[in-house]
Amino acid sequence: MTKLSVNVNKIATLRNARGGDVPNLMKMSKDIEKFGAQGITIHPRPDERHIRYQDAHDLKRVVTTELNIEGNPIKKFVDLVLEVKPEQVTLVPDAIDAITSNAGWDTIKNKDFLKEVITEFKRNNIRTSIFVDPVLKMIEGAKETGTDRIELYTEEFATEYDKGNMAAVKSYTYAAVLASDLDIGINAGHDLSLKNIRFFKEEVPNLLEVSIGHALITESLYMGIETVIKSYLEKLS
Ligand SMILES: CC(=O)[C@@H](O)[C@H](O)COP(=O)(O)O
Ligand SMILES: NCC(=O)COP(=O)(O)O
Repeated sequence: MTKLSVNVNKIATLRNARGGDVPNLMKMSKDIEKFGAQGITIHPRPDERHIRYQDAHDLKRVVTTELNIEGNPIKKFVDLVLEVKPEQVTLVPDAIDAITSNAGWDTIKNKDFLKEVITEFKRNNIRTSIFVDPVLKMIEGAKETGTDRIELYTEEFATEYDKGNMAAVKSYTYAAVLASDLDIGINAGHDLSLKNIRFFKEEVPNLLEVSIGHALITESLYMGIETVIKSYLEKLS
């Protein structure tokens, strides 16, 4: 079985737009778990434009499945994760001003750095995952860092799938086979959606977890908007 961890960044984006507490991130995260999701993912960025560092502390108190915190392991982030102690940390090499994550780690160039950070998280009983492109030498490099898992960066797959290029999944299949041979657990995420998730799951062996946010929240708007408009019309009639 592949677990679904819902990324709630976009719920925080909506909340922050008005400066108040609507929608309430804690309530929505608890409801998301109640509806069956097996994890909650957050990606606090240094400017706190969506998830705030305080949200990580608050979520740790309410999440009963697994909390996965993603981010670039700058000191502020490492300190936060060590304080909160989520079940999983996912290291992502994103630039401070990145709109969203846009690359996987070069696990060869960053081997010593990753090894050091991963050792510290594992010493604190936090499972580690590192964001990587589906490139075999990067998977081999990941093994050298001692990480428990990798998260395959799926944006390219999603873009190509939309164009009808199904073969784009092949590099992910090969990466997953190699990771399994090396005894590394496999997660995946970025731009996965209701359109592409079944195919990806069928083609990529031993997929332990997917984290999905942007598409899932957008799909929720579409799949829920009819009910909400009808409720308004009923109250206004
Ligand atoms: C690590 C990753 O793949 C990202 O998708 C990220 O978690 C999303 O971050 P934003 O919500 O800031 O785009
Ligand atoms: N790790 C990927 C993630 O949490 C969500 O990415 P996206 O679905 O918002 O693209």
